[in-house]
Amino acid sequence: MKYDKKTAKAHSRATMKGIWAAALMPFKDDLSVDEDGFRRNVDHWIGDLKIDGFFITGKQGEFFSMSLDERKRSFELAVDACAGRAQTIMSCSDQNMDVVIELAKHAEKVGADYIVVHAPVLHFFKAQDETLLNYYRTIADKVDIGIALWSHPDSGYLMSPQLCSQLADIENVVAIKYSVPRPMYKDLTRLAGDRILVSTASEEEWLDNIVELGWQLYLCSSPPYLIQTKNDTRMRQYTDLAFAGDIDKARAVRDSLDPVRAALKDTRPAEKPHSHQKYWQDLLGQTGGRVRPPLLELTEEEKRATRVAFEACGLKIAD
Ligand SMILES: N[C@@H](CC=O)C(=O)O
Repeated sequence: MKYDKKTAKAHSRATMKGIWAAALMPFKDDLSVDEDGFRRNVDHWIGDLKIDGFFITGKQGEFFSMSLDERKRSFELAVDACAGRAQTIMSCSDQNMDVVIELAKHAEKVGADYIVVHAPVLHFFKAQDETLLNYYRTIADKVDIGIALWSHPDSGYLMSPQLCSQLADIENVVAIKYSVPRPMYKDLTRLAGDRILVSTASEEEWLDNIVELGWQLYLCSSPPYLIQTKNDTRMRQYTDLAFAGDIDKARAVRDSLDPVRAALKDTRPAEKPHSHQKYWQDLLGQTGGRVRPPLLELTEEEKRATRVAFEACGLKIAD
């Protein structure tokens, strides 16, 4: 690690910037991890798309269908593939806190930049805040690496801005992906923006969050590599324009991506986000690959509809 526990917050503020994407994990036909495909994707994502950092083996990366050994191996693979050209944030989320801690220690050992720990599913509705404070404090106590929180509806509840502000006091809690309605993340930015980097999932809101909330970091999911190509880096462009203060131009570039967003959204079966995104990757020339059961693959008809929308969406593929 390039920092210690005491300097984790300062280090993250100085270096955790720009566009971070959540890597999908490609699986081969026999459902083993496609390490070569993953490396090719990472090379393209960094070299051509200039993505600044990656979530590894999180929800997008299908952590829930990977063994502990595979998850550990994926951290090593990601550090090696990024080779210092982009930063890594390893997903250590699990319902079992011992597993979270074991993964966190492994991430630290193999040279990850940060870890993310999702808010867990709680099987009761009493003293939730106290439980979550205890949960994150216990994990943070065991490692020095900077921790990002992720609160999102899958947990069955959303952490309140007041709770997140308390969690922001933990020495090595450095960031949060706060997948909540805008008023909530605006509140948290006001309450704790000096102690924690606040971000949210929505790509549509990213530009406004730079301009209106002064955000420096976008903890995204897959859009950075699904709505951009080597010859069409409009997301990177509008981000850089906004950081440079050229807001009108940034808005025009952002809005020009609306047909691409619509093509992706309108063809995605609600129950098949992973296989749909992986098929879109295949269309882009990246390595998408299979999903692991119980996730569902696209039908031939769903693929056809996606292909038609992809070809008409205006994303520039060739030189
Ligand atoms: N979208 C990410 C968010 C982080 O934890 C993921 O795929 O897990």
